[in-house]
Amino acid sequence: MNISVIGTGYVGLVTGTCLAETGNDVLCIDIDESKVKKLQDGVVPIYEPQLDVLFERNITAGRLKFSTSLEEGLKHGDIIFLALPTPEDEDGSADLSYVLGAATDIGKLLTEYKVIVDKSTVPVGTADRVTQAISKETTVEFDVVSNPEFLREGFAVEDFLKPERIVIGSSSDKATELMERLYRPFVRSGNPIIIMDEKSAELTKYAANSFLATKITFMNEIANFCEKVGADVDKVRIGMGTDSRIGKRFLFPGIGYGGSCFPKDVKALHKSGKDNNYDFDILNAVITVNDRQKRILLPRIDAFFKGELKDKKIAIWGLAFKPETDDIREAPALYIIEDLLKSGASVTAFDPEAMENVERKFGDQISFATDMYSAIENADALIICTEWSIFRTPDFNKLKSLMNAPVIFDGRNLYDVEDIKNEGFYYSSIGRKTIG
Ligand SMILES: NC(=O)c1ccc[n+]([C@@H]2O[C@H](COP(=O)([O-])OP(=O)(O)OC[C@H]3O[C@@H](n4cnc5c(N)ncnc54)[C@H](O)[C@@H]3O)[C@@H](O)[C@H]2O)c1
Ligand SMILES: O=c1ccn([C@@H]2O[C@H](COP(=O)(O)OP(=O)(O)O[C@H]3O[C@H](CO)[C@@H](O)[C@H](O)[C@H]3O)[C@@H](O)[C@H]2O)c(=O)[nH]1
Repeated sequence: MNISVIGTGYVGLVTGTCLAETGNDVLCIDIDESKVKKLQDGVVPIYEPQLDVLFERNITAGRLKFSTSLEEGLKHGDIIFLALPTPEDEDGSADLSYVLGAATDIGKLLTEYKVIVDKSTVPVGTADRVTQAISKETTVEFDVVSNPEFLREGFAVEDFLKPERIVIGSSSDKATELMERLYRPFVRSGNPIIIMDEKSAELTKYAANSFLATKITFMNEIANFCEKVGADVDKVRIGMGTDSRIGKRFLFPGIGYGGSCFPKDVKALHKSGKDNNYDFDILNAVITVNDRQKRILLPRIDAFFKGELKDKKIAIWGLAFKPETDDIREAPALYIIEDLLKSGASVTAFDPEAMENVERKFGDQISFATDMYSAIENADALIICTEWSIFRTPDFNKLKSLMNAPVIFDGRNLYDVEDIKNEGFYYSSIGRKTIG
């Protein structure tokens, strides 16, 4: 099939590449000329495991191409995916200007039947608004389908190629049949393609993300309470998670959820509720607790240094909002760095993939190390913000000899509390007893 993808970011590039992998002829469109130039030169502009291999294979096979021209995109694709940003607006709602703007432009360029697929995360009712925006500009026949994306960054290719489910929201048999044909290779394992109406599909995406964010937030509250009463959240987590109704996944406490999706999507669903005279009290609590959790380490660090953080040298391991990505959108590390700088501390950071993006934000206000050990040289404390695998089994003797003092604040609970006690560190983590 001929496919066009409008918007070539994390979702669009993965969607385009994976659809090319199953033999489709894919044209990806982006408004960002420098990004398109890079892609045309064979450079993947983001870090996402496995993506480079598939990207190269499909470019070489001539199935994956890039352009800045929406007109070309509309001519090429039988199915046109919209993988455009839906960032948080000032009032917490999803900013639909990219999606509706593209819909208007598509309406102006439409010359024959196309299926327009909304892959961006959008509030209930957006498929109707996209339909209206296109219809205003043309009388040519078209269908709008809601097809929310559930991939996780860091596992995006794996998730796209082997999805647990595919949700298609459509009231058109013709469009549904085309979409099922396109996705059939991805569900050979028996996972379902779930067909529903557009509104239910749109809400499924927000409900899934908000539920997962709530699950994490609940565990963060349990962790905070564990510290008050002397319980150990790791034990509670395992005790709870073995109940299959609860499940083991997404129970890991930490310094709050971040990323390009959960923070904005929880707020957007909350705002959608308000707009429809429904108060999502539970989401209100999730937002408040998560904001607090992102900043939970600083008062502890401040107390440890007796309010004298000025000129203390603080090392940070991990900047990305989670491992296996270079994405720093809403990364908890950013909030911690801001607070440390306000307190007058000096910060040296290391992350395997995200340092360039953080440098763009903080410039020379912080230093960047070339590896995890040079980051901690002469540090008065180490803060762990992202659970990259390389941080899991460090050489503790090297840490002790390089640091000014053996002090770790661990926002991701990477180490066993008893092990680290034997190593002689001061160690503060989330929901477990503090050592030292
Ligand atoms: N990142 C994820 O893990 C993920 C997962 C599932 C769903 N989503 C949703 O998918 C959507 C896209 O997210 P993303 O992370 O890929 O965003 P992104 O910011 O990485 O990429 C968006 C791309 O769209 C381009 N763009 C903007 N306006 C354009 C226009 N008019 N024409 C062509 N291109 C244009 C930008 O230049 C950018 O390259 C959002 O709604 C997001 O909530 C994201
Ligand atoms: O037990 C856990 C699991 C996750 N997190 C945090 O939650 C955030 C989000 O993690 P994750 O869901 O793995 O990453 P995303 O790539 O943001 O993926 C989410 O957001 C995407 C965009 O909508 C969806 O497509 C995915 O299904 C959904 O998992 C990160 O800050 C994690 O550190 C925790 O704190 N504890």
